[in-house]
Amino acid sequence: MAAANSADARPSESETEKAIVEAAKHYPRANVAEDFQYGTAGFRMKDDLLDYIVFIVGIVATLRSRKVQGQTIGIMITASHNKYQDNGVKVVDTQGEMLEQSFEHVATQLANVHTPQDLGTTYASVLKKLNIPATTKKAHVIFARDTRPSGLRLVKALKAGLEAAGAEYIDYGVLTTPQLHYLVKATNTESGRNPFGEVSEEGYYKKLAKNFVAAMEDAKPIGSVTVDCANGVGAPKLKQLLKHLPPPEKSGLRIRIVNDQIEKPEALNEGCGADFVKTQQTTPAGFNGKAYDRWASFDGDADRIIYYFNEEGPVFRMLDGDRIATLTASFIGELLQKAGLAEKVKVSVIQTAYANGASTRYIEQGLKLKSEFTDTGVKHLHHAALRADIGVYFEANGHGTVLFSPHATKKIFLSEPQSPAQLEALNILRALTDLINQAVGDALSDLLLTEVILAHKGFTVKEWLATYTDMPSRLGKVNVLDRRSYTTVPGSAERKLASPQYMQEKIDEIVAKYKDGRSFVRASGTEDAVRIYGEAAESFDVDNMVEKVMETIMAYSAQGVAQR
Ligand SMILES: CC(=O)N[C@H]1[C@@H](OP(=O)(O)O)O[C@H](CO)[C@@H](O)[C@@H]1O
Ligand SMILES: [Mg+2]
Repeated sequence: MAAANSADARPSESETEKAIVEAAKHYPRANVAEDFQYGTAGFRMKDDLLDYIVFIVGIVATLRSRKVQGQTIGIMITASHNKYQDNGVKVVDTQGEMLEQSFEHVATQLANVHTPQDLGTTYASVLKKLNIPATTKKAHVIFARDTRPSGLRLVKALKAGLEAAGAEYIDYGVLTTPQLHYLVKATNTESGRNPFGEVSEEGYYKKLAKNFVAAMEDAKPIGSVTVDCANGVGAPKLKQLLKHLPPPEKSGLRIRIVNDQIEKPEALNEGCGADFVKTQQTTPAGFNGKAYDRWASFDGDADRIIYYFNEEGPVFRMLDGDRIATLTASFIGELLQKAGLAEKVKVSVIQTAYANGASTRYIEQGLKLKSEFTDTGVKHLHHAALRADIGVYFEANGHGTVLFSPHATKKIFLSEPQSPAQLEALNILRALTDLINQAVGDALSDLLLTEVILAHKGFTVKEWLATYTDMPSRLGKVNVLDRRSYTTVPGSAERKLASPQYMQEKIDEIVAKYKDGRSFVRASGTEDAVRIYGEAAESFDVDNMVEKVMETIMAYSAQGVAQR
């Protein structure tokens, strides 16, 4: 249930500053030397360090809302696939997208002041720099949290920040991250020409269910799908969604749920969930599938999904974000063809350097579609997808969605069908534009989307896997203290190092020795680590190659650390 506060008219700037200084006294910054940085996942760390951070994020969101004339800004408290002792907080911008970059800097700046007095002066200087007129409308903020036990405590700190900064807010309780994104966009478009959907959790389910039914017309799902919910928020929310879908006897789709123990906080992401399955390349706790049974895993805040199955053996087979992207792009491409729109509306697939090389070749040579690369992190993919007619983007780890441009949407909704076949293709495309959560990658929406496509194509997991053969690949990491000394060449989509000096040459020398070898190194944006990715024609080669690159990094970074 949503609970709103009822703040009166906004006080003066100096009163607000005073209120912030007073409130900050109850939320002292954790006494740690390191700088906090608003990164790709907002702020994320051990939950006991977060009270101050969440408090200031309340202030940042308030400032952002004032900057955009009182439109609603979202705040999500979650640490996604990380351990249950961690937590995090990120800000959702007006159309459900990631926070505007200048405000990321503001968040970082405010997170690193050490006393309430400093916070007061920094707040005042930021206010001036942001050029927010004193007469701006009241700030509006909505927020939610995942199932982590620390979430409730952090909400108190958040409310203190929001109240001190003078925002009006609504607490939506426990939600998936994409549900909060949905609500932000729905709130801000409610009175416009294109409302995104009803402004409620219920409205979210209704929208998905209605469009799932429409997209499933004339299709029959094959078998059932079992969903590992990582013992997180995805479990209760998927159960809610199921109540809105037609029963299995009617739609033919049976969804089984495992790992739904949210009452056991320590079970969250433990031996299960999308991140575990993807990084360990194995089935999750609770797996009881027979050969070729279709399984999917969500992560801890249900914004990622991956599929997988076992062949006889058993041999584990992964159907990750690259697979969902290629499946989706090929389906949309076929529908456009059938609808007579293929010449007018182009599909692009946006990937990161971590996408398997075989998927890229399949997109370009098999599907004859455009592929594009961006830096890691969904905000980069999202921005690139916005430039396409229809932009399909997925990270290999299962986070992604599809964006339909206004041009594509117009063509899909306004085209006059010339035949029953064209009408059918148009109707499916129309349903897809609303079944897909275009605000952000969403495990619930992506689950239904994938099931619709598999049903239409008549694909079992076996046929889906057979569309192309993955290159053997490996992802490793080296924990380092000097990750900032690893920078990449701008425009290389992080596939080439600019520094440390000579490191790229060394990597190139190693890679040249392996057939179809490819390897790149980049600093993680979320951990004190350097990630090493590699692929090669043979799996024994790829292991050997990545080991060698990792040794090079370890030799350099040990030196780097020792020199400090
Ligand atoms: C190789 C990999 O999976 N990297 C992840 C990880 O980023 P790093 O910057 O690599 O730590 O976390 C990001 C946020 O969740 C996600 O967007 C990204 O895909
Ligand atoms: Mg997540």
